[in-house]
Amino acid sequence: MDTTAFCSTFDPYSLGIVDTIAQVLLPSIVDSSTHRSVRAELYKLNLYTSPSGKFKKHVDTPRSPSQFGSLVVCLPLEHEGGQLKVRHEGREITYDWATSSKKPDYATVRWAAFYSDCEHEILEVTSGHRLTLTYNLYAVRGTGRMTGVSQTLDITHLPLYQAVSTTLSQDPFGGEGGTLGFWCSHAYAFNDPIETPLPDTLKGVDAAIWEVFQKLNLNPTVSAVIELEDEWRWFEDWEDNEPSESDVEAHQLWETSVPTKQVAGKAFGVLIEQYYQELPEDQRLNEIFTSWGRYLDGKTQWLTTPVTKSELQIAYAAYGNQATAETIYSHCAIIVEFPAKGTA
Ligand SMILES: O=C(O)CCC(=O)C(=O)O
Ligand SMILES: [Fe+2]
Repeated sequence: MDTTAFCSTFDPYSLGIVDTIAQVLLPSIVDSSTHRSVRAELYKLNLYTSPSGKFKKHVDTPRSPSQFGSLVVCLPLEHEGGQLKVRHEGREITYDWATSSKKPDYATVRWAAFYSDCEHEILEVTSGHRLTLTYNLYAVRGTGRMTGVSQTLDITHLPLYQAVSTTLSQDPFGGEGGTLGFWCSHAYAFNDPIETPLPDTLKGVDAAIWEVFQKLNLNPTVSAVIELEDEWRWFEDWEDNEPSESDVEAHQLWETSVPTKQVAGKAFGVLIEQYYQELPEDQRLNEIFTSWGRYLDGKTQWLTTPVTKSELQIAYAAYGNQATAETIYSHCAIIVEFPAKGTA
């Protein structure tokens, strides 16, 4: 049920729920440049009734790039079943809020908050009614409407800080300089050209890595990165459908003519290109890649592998004897450049 059809005086701010979410899901770091806070916006009222009330597994669609999560509040109403299961990267947590009016803690409100990219589902309600309010959670600047004193986290106390600091003190690039990359482990709606709340909305380990790099004065940047290996894989699938000889040649040329396999964008936003004359594909793509971003150093060291779904990055159409239209996807990554010794 949409918010136009009901009203509620339930206030997650005054109950400290929003404050808790801010501290756990978007912790503030001492001295951080990303002073972020949480705004919760009532989204829907859901009623699940036995015998068949359930919500099959899904991922909530962010309403804007600054939405980082969802809050589910379960109001006290007698029911059984209807467990909420939340999953991320193979881990699963079950929230079982079944209750009965005979229980001493019946009048208790239960809640769960999770990052937007966590898959979740509601199992079948086996008796009674399960009533929930859902809120969209947005990252906002400043202290927001926090009720308590914010607990700040000293990043230098994290084992991650110690590990990264020790590794980097041994100069992984042997004085020659190089690029260090971290593919984000959470998904972000990062490709909006106007609303670009990253790094403020970085989640979990992504936020921790960002803060560690910041603390070590490494000037990290968050970028959309095209992983050209992905494009080759896509092409391999395509080969099953037997592309024409000229398509195969064009792709082979493309593969040998790009200087490296990763291109980092200069700005966020989907790029739409049109070509009216038929340039060879490798030249066309090189032109697009160099105007949209820059090729990353071939020796770039990656700390992770891309796990999140990629976002549409470049769509291009070429007109001519043989019209083509293609799309290229990117992932969100945190990048640090190390200057060569003596040039810093
Ligand atoms: O009612 C719930 O527990 C969750 C509802 C939900 O996942 C949604 O509205 O997207
Ligand atoms: Fe949901």
